[in-house]
Amino acid sequence: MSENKLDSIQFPRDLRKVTQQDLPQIAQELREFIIDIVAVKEGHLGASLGVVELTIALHYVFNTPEDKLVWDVGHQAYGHKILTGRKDVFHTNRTLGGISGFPKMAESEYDAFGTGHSSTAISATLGMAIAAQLTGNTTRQHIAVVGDASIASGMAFEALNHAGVTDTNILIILNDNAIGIDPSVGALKAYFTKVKLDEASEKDNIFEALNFNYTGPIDGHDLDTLLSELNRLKHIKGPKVLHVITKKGKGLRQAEENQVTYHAPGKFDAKTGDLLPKGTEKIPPKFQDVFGKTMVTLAKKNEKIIGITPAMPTGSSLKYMMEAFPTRAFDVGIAEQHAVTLAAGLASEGLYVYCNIYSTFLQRAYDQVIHDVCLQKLPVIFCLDRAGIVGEDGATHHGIFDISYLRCIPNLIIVAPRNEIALRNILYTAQLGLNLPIAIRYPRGRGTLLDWELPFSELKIGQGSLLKEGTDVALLTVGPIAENALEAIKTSSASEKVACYDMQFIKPLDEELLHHIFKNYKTIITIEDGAIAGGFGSSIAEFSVKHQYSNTIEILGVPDVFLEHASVHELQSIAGISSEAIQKTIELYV
Ligand SMILES: Cc1ncc(C[n+]2csc(CCOP(=O)(O)OP(=O)(O)O)c2C)c(N)n1
Ligand SMILES: CC(=O)[C@@H](O)[C@H](O)COP(=O)(O)O
Ligand SMILES: [Mg+2]
Repeated sequence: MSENKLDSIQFPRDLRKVTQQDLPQIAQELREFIIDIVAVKEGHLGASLGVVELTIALHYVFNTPEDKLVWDVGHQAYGHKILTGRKDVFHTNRTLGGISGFPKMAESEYDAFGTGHSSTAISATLGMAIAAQLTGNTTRQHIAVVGDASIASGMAFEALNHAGVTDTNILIILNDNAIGIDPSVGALKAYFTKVKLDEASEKDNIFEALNFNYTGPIDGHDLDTLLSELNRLKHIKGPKVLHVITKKGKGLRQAEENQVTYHAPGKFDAKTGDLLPKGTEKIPPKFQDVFGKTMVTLAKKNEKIIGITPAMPTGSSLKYMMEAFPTRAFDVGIAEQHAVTLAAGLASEGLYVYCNIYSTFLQRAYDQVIHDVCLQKLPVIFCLDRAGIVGEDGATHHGIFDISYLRCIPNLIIVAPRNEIALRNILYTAQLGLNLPIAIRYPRGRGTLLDWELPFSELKIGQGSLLKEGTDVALLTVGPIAENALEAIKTSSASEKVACYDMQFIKPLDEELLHHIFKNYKTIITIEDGAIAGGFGSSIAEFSVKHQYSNTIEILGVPDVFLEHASVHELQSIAGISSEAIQKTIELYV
């Protein structure tokens, strides 16, 4: 057996000492290394497997970290991390205290720019290239690696539009594997397909039309071709695009054949590639499936229902509606801003539009929420999946800011259903006609109920409820974090003194219930799966001030820090909202 060559590589400088003939073996070993660890530790698999050769070629040809290399989204950067000093800690990927699953400037000088959300790489790289010009650095190279789905986003287009009129030293590598998490969509995808089939004439070339020096498409798994093209482009000045064709999941049969599942497959058998078998026991559903299945049920009865997802049909489970009602459910690609204003346009025509966006990605469309939806009182139904702490994806992906950034917008109803039944019922209620926009936030992961597909019942907007009676202390919760609160009460030393209320609506607040609570309990502890600043607890404090109550108020939630990556439970403990942490807070007051 030939010696393992990856063992001797810690940094790109070691890689650059290897002969070109040895690079395919290193590619093979790098793939195996990624597979062995991701099989056990989980994470994003397919994208990193697809760019193994590209990663090696980039670090072989360019003088990183002096030359700047930016990975868009960053979910494909595992090979990059392993070749840039993090091989020995790669097994800590996405775990508490370990390395991040995304490039992160604080983690390595090789991570030229932090990513996680898509379509930022061209802008960031262009910024670096302009800075190089301004400081007289004429030799530095600036490279952005962008996927075919991410380059279709508005922000990437804005950056292309700008870069094309500069003479900056920027190279955009379009990593075209024809898929995002789900298959890529839209006219640009059709154009890329034409280019690959050699059906687009040179004069049609979209990048050349924008003033880029375009090369491609080339085989992104052929190291010799990659090296020769990168070496050639290194000496060409001005903005350039290299279009490489790769296969997502390359090198692991199952990942190539089932690219959607193997985007982030969970645990699998590293030898066979098979997913680990699931237990046969009936378990509660994922919240996303409660949404997806309920949408189908509702859409069958109400023809005015429309569904929208920006590039997350599988993650949001809108795919069920897309399969059942293909003309009424849209994947618009990575285009959160467009998704929101498209929803506004549809709603202005009297349709019931469910716009499903992960909480963290709605940040992209803040102005559209305010200006296009809420200001005009258009009754768009925002379904904010992955609201709250999401776990291993970490700081870029936690959905912890939505309560704060939405609560200040007039006309918007904000609700956090406590469980699967409440989620179903609010989805049902929304299409009865609210005449106002509504944001429904629910977390990543599973609920708690086995039987949740019960007949619908209408929810009263702005109504909370008592979950457990008490005498001295009232816990006020929104969303499924109520489970932690109830568990904490059970284990507390004086559980009879502690009440728990599911406030459910963050806006409008159930003021009648709040007056009752403030008059009957000395201490009020608010608990939310979100940032404290400006959140649900803040709204209770505002209520208290407004009505001149003097009760003690303790606000539990995510403090004013960016929470890193770890399991949800570990992060809840850090934030003080795990059941154990809540119990400790209760003990201070009983
Ligand atoms: C703003 C934003 N929206 C959605 C996502 C979720 N997301 C992560 S990867 C991905 C698909 C990216 O596809 P592509 O750019 O083609 O890269 P590939 O996975 O094929 O390497 C999506 C939609 C995100 N990270 N950022
Ligand atoms: C990289 C990225 O943004 C997505 O792949 C994200 O990690 C998906 O999150 P879920 O696993 O919660 O769908
Ligand atoms: Mg892609």
